[in-house]
Amino acid sequence: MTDVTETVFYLALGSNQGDRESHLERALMQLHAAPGVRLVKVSSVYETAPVGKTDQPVFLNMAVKGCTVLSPEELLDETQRIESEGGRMREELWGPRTIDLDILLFGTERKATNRLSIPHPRLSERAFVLIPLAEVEPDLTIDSLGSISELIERSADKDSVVKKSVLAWGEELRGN
Ligand SMILES: Nc1ncnc2c1ncn2[C@@H]1O[C@H](COP(=O)(O)OP(=O)(O)OP(=O)(O)O)[C@@H](O)[C@H]1O
Ligand SMILES: Nc1nc2c(c(=O)[nH]1)N=C(CO)CN2
Repeated sequence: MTDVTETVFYLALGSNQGDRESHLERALMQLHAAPGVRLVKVSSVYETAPVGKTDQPVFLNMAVKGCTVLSPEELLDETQRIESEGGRMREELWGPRTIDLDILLFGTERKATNRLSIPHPRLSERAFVLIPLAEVEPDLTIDSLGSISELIERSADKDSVVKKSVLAWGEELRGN
């Protein structure tokens, strides 16, 4: 039997256009169905005020933990395919989107190429990413950046991240 090593990864998901919960749910199902990818744990859904470009609708955000035999670039191929199939248009930096999937962490990988930076460059400053991530991995420490609870404490948007709901689809993965 071939020994296939899996790597743990964490993704952030966001939506602020159309039926936001359906976009998140569909993306989760597609991720779970992607060859070589399995989801291990999903967070609740949080309603969050837009950061960066503030004159746009409020977001729903969540985070997932998964395992994969894919490389980081192959995982990005999958997340970008899911974004395209979810009707995502790449129109405006930080602008509204039906579905956005960002790779936050991928094992111990550190890289910064034109196509992919890991850890995600803005991970440590965004409460809309950190608070859902802390729900799936409360004891996470992000290299030199610090513990996830310290990062949340320092983040400017922590008071505008409000737990809203739990997706029916992810329920069975929540207690893992
Ligand atoms: N860790 C990563 N996860 C996802 N995309 C990444 C990552 N690192 C670099 N990218 C690149 O970033 C590009 C732009 O991504 P995207 O349009 O989702 O940005 P954004 O969501 O508007 O902004 P932000 O990156 O601040 O969340 C993608 O085409 C992708 O190649
Ligand atoms: N609250 C919130 N703000 C954002 C988000 C997001 O997902 N949630 N995504 C952005 C670009 O990735 C820019 N600003």
